[in-house]
Amino acid sequence: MFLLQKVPGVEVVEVRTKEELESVAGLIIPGGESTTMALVAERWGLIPELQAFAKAGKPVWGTCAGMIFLAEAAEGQKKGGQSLLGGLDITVSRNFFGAQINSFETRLPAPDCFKSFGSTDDFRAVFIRAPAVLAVGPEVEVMAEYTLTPEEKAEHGRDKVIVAVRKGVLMATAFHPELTTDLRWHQAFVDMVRKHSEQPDKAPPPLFQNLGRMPNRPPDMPVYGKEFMRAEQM
Ligand SMILES: NC(=O)CC[C@H](N)C(=O)O
Repeated sequence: MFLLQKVPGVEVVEVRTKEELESVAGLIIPGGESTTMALVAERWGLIPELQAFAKAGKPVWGTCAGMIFLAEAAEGQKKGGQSLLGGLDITVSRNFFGAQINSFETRLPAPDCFKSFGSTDDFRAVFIRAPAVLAVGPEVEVMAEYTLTPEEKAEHGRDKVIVAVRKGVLMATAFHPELTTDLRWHQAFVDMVRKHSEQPDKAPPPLFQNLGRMPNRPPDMPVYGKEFMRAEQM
């Protein structure tokens, strides 16, 4: 969000009410804690409004807890379950990578659509008590996958999990692109907003037109120290 705020032509609004939701052409549901987010959205009567938002063809990007919120099904929910917005035909495991202490970062291959942004370099993926996608429905585009370490393979009995997906107006990432200065994920979302906008005057322009190409990007801040990096994957 803070990166988007700096982009000319992109107006960033914090959405807490129905009126604020109606005023935007696209919505980012950030990370945090999906159970709490669901409770707050329920208390404010926003669940049906949020569901209607995506149904109306307005793009939504969920990161981490936001990804869980958009999923049709979630494993590892708290007792009593939690409301999900749903809409995205995926099954997620809520804390697939473990507790907060198991947070980590790594580099992952860029999805094909990044080619048009001038760089297919790997991207830096920061996972904070992150979920993973265990299964996707037909027509869900897999944008990024993570190869498990030998220990994780032994624990989960699988080689890979999906960590970024897109279908129609919905995109979800298990990691946090807002913590790096790699704007390609933001670009992918802004492109979706432009493509699907019913309010063309509010659709933001392409980022790279305003910010220059990837080589000019500002340096990244460290998020996790070496002890948190998946050494075999860096
Ligand atoms: N960084 C995050 O958003 C963590 C999400 C957390 N796993 C949850 O259940 O909500």
